[in-house]
Amino acid sequence: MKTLKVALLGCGNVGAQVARILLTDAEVLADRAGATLELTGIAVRNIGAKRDVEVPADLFTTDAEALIDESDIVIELLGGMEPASSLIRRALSRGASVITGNKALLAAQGGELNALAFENNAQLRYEAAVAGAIPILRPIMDSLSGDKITKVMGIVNGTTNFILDAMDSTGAQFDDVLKEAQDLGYAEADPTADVGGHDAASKAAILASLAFHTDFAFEDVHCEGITKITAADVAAAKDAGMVIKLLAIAERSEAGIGVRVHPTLLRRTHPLAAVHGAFNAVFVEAENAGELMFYGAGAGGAPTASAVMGDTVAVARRMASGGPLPAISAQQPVKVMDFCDITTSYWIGLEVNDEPGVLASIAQIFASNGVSIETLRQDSNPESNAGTAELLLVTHRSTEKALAATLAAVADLAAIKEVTSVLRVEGN
Ligand SMILES: NC(=O)C1=CN([C@@H]2O[C@H](COP(=O)(O)OP(=O)(O)OC[C@H]3O[C@@H](n4cnc5c(N)ncnc54)[C@H](O)[C@@H]3O)[C@@H](O)[C@H]2O)C=CC1
Ligand SMILES: N[C@@H](CC=O)C(=O)O
Ligand code: NA
Repeated sequence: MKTLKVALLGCGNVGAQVARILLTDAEVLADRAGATLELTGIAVRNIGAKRDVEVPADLFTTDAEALIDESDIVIELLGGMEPASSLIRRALSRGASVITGNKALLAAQGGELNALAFENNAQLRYEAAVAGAIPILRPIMDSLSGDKITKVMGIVNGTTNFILDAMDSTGAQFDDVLKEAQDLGYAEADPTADVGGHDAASKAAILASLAFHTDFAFEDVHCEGITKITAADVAAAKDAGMVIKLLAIAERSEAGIGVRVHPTLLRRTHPLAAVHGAFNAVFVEAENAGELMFYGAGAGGAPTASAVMGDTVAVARRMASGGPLPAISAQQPVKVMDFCDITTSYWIGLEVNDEPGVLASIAQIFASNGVSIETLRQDSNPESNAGTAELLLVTHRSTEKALAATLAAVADLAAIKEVTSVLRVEGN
């Protein structure tokens, strides 16, 4: 049986689990791949550091370049731009195949890296980069290649789902839950990538590129994180039978393709509302397949290592059997939609003076901007805030542009004390 030399770069949350699987499941992997996968070395920063798994000490090296130069397959699990980008380029340029979970790098340089792999008859795979263990990229690239995808919408960041879910179910404070997500190995090295929505935006760019056969970059994604979501927002949503989730949405319409990440209100009956903890789920809508949903562990060392190993076996199978690389589908030019043309429903909270005519003036502004109100609820405030009331409006679908004009005019009304929240609503 052929032996393929495997270099592992990084031995953190995911890398350590990949090392464990390569070492303990070697026989099974060889059967599946049709080749022996020999872990020849693990590039780390500090050889003596304490690890989560037991690995023979002689596998560790600080010389990643030398390791790559002796390898057939390189698994990059360092994270970040550099040296990950240079090391992946080095491997691909010498014809070695690369598996990575580095969504930030792929969202910045995916087009170039895919082209480099193709030029060198090498394979580049990254199932782990989006929604951890969930098989989502291969189904989009292979299983749905005979269909036309119209929308991809999902929970693709485990850390923020873990935080929002805990805030919803236990009323927990944001900071305490973030610390727990970090301890469990879900969060990025710098967790602002999670809570700021950037990790989800990188994944959205990768999903949109594959779903729409084009090349979306991180900058093409409108991105809002969850840092402004308060316990009061979560409680108000709960009171209205809804839940707040950070969604990544890529949608094709006549105006182009819009890709966005933002906190979104969902009715509790929506399937994505039932995604708890660090789990992820992705909805795909295609012209012929209709609606599909993919669900599972989106973060964590072992689940993510499962996706890495799936790619490794797939890459090794082709290396063992030979044969040309499958052609990549032609990249389509794409019109990226301006965010102001995106259409969705909105939930708007207003604190107003409780006096005659206020509702009429608000309704007049919504009507003159073409934004139709679906539901309206008014609650008088307690005595401590006497003379004021809380209004909660949910609109029918309208554009961001129309909504922004409406809100600007509403905020100017003398009777409006504060616009307390504006959230987008999906799944009506
Ligand atoms: N943790 C998770 O749930 C998931 C992680 N990923 C991605 O997988 C990759 C790895 O993630 P984690 O294992 O969680 O990160 P981590 O921070 O736990 O591990 C990265 C390891 O690489 C090492 N490293 C960094 N730069 C190095 C260098 N120049 N030379 C040698 N070692 C270096 C670090 O010391 C650390 O041990 C990242 O790209 C991440 O975005 C993808 C999906 C899920
Ligand atoms: N930090 C990420 C890890 C997986 O991609 C997350 O929380 O989902
Ligand atoms: Na995945």
